[in-house]
Amino acid sequence: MNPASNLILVGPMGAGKTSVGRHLAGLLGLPLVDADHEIERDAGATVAQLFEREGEAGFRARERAMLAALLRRDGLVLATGGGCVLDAGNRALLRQRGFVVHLQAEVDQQLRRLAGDRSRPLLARPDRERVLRELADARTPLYAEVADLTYAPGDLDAQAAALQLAARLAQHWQRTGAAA
Ligand SMILES: Nc1ncnc2c1ncn2[C@@H]1O[C@H](COP(=O)(O)OP(=O)(O)O)[C@@H](O)[C@H]1O
Ligand SMILES: O=C(O)C1=C[C@@H](OP(=O)(O)O)[C@@H](O)[C@H](O)C1
Ligand SMILES: [Mg+2]
Repeated sequence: MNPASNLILVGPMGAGKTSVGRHLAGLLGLPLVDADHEIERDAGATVAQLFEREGEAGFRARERAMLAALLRRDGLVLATGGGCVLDAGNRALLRQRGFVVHLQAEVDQQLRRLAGDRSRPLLARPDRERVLRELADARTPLYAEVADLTYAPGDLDAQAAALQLAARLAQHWQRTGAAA
């Protein structure tokens, strides 16, 4: 079990925060909450529509408010959006309110997994590879700053990755004396 209040997944788009998170939550017997899905439900609009109507700044304000609301709760597996770590207040909150896993992915993997995706507004342009490399340069240090554990699934699918991550978490908590 997760010894911290919440288990929080951070990492770049396409790393598998939502899909690995769902399998992991099943294994841990905890609810999976996806911050983007909650924002969409609350707004009655998709992330892409929010970017179009309110700009990225509008979306980030909603993301900040949603993370603050969700992290008043305990016992969640929380899949965040890849850009939530840009905000220093969010980073502090993630660290305070959960055990944070940085789910890693290579740009090549992201490109493959998100090839048919039209839901991520930051990738709605032809030079996706360049965008992903620039985002990685800017954000990887921020993921590292908040992470309690870093995990790279490599070629494992989302379900196998969740199983391996659950085992790594158990090992980590045993080593650090935090197992519950
Ligand atoms: N380990 C994995 N192996 C293969 N495909 C994956 C893996 N993790 C995620 N995917 C696929 O990549 C896409 C994006 O995954 P998603 O969970 O939405 O990532 P994120 O929430 O980190 O942006 C989905 O189609 C998902 O099925
Ligand atoms: O990296 C980002 O800035 C974003 C990542 C997306 O979530 P995923 O990381 O789940 O794809 C979503 O929050 C939005 O499109 C912005
Ligand atoms: Mg996601």
